[in-house]
Amino acid sequence: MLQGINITKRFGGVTALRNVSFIVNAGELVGLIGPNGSGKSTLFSVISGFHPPDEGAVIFEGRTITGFPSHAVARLGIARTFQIVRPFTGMTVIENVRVGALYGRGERSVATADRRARELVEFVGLRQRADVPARNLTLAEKKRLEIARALSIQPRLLLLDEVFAGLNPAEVRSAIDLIARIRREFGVTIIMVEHVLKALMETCERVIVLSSGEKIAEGAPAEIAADPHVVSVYLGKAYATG
Ligand SMILES: Nc1ncnc2c1ncn2[C@@H]1O[C@H](COP(=O)(O)OP(=O)(O)OP(=O)(O)O)[C@@H](O)[C@H]1O
Repeated sequence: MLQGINITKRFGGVTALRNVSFIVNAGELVGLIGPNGSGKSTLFSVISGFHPPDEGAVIFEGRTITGFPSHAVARLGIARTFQIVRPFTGMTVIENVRVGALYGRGERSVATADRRARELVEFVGLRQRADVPARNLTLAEKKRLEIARALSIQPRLLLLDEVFAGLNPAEVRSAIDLIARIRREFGVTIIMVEHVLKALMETCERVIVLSSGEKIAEGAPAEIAADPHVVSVYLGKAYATG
């Protein structure tokens, strides 16, 4: 479904990604991990068209989308959430999701977009909060809103950036359940960046590890957890600090 070929991205003197190649198959849930600053968010930005790569290519469902602007990538069916959630804070929950439904691949009529937005708000568990301004939501609720907004464009590929960060254990558990329901009911392929490794390891089928902008490992969670290189650059420290 998605292929990255030799992707390099520089910001001034910083090489955020160096020659990164990967494949994601339809229906997979792939985790993307690595220390702070290893290039995970940058890779999401390159895939979703927020930053064109300096070198390399992104291929989505057989089409080269390298350098496409983010709205074009969204229309093709790739949605992303952001590590720092960014709803329209003055708009209510339902209004935020309706914008995505109108803007995305599908709905052209306001009535259909509204129906779709209400279904999604219900799906992510925010029905009671539908008419609350986004700025008044808790962090866990904002993350759910972010997911509903991403789903509102009817993506086939969903990029989730740290949806567990800052949540308490009960909220993480319920976010894991939500992701499982998203896969079941929407059949979307998911790539997720995560520092909450325990949750990631039990959710993903395959994990890609970045370190200093390079892909250093890739495999099943158990293989990754046992990889000495990964443990030395990341896992030892991450597990030690929880
Ligand atoms: N817009 C930007 N302008 C300049 N430098 C950037 C920009 N975005 C990222 N970088 C740099 O690129 C490198 C990779 O950053 P990135 O945010 O992709 O890492 P990350 O793995 O997502 O980190 P974290 O786990 O802390 O979110 C870092 O050195 C960062 O400072």
